[in-house]
Amino acid sequence: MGELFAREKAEVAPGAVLVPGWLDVGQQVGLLATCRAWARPPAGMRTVRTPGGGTMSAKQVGLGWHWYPYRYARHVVDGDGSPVKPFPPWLNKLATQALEAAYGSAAPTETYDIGLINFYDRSARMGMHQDKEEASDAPVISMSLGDTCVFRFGNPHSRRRPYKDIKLRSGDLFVFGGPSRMAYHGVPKVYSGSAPAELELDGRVSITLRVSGFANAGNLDRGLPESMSCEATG
Ligand SMILES: O=C(O)CCC(=O)C(=O)O
Ligand SMILES: [Fe+2]
Repeated sequence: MGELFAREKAEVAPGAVLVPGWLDVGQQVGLLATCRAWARPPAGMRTVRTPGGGTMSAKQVGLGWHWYPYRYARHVVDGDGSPVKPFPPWLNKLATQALEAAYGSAAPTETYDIGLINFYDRSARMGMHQDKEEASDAPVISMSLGDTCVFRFGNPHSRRRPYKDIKLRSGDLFVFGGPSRMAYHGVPKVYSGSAPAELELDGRVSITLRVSGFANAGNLDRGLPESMSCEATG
């Protein structure tokens, strides 16, 4: 759909860059089909339970490492117990392209190895939080598919103001690194029915890519008691 005023690339905060319309509709349709395959069991999309007894309204599936409140594992330890689906090498290439699009020539130094896919129905939200279970300060890369949302991007110190509310639409890329890597962020609203028709999606899907920095990951499955194996904290 044409825009009266083209949305432009913008630095929302130092190190946090929005690249509107980074993925064309064909790429969005392709990525969404892949997300649908990732969502299938085993190690499929699940409802995340928080230690306080609540549930997250956005449903999740992980790639490479399984995130659950508030650490990573190699298996879906809070679900069907299956090994997490692999993080495909082509996603690391996409991460490299995303960093180039956001930051220009800055060459990525680390290999991306975590994918987190969130599905939001019309009433789902995500509260303000930091992505802090990783052991790397490499930028977090996020891509949006489907319905437009309000993405609240704050500061590294508290979940309160100052923050900026930006709209993320299908195909948008948002990267936060450097001084913004630990900024609080959340999704207070999804605009139901706003997805491009080609996606045939009622809701919003986000794909976030991260670097684990778990350099000793190879050791985790060795020499640890069974109850502790396959787990890592950032
Ligand atoms: O859905 C989004 O855009 C944000 C997801 C997010 O913050 C997360 O998975 O940690
Ligand atoms: Fe996050």
